[in-house]
Amino acid sequence: MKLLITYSSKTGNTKRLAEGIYKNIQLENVDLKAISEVEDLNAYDTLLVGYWVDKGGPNDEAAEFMKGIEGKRVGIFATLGAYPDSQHGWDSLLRGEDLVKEKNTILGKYICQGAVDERLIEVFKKFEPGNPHAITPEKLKRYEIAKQHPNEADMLSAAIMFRERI
Ligand SMILES: Cc1cc2nc3c(=O)[nH]c(=O)nc-3n(C[C@H](O)[C@H](O)[C@H](O)COP(=O)(O)O)c2cc1C
Repeated sequence: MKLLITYSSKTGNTKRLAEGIYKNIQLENVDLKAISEVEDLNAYDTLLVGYWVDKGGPNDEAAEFMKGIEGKRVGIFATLGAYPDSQHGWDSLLRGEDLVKEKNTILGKYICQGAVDERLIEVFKKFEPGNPHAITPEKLKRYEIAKQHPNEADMLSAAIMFRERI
């Protein structure tokens, strides 16, 4: 077994989750690389692929990469601003799984929150009340909670789940 943990990350959350999985998975023959650094998948039979949720699914770089994976054992991990146990969280993971499930064996999937870019929150604050993107007290609370993730517990949970299935 040779494992590649690879990820796409805009503001660092998914990168930190990937690094945490790498640190905690306690397996041999594991490489960690950003998707942009991956040149050849032939050396690997197992992949853990991470993305950040953009518009309810994998970000573009990760989606392109995932569409090209064939004949591997694949685990999926992701970070998002919404709550991971929401319908949106679940749908965001399923949209990632859909990109790889036909041509690969799915090992499992994991999603947790990640701090939302402050610049995006500032944009949301400019929307008028009633606009679907407008800020509400509930959303501000969710962004505050998101700031605490991914944390050590998230990283450990993901690593243990994948380790058991690899
Ligand atoms: C342009 C943009 C679009 C986003 N879209 C969503 C979304 O559709 N759903 C969601 O839950 N979070 C969304 N988020 C929040 C990110 O998925 C979240 O903060 C994630 O942890 C960022 O990961 P990164 O630091 O690895 O880039 C969005 C963030 C940005 C900047």
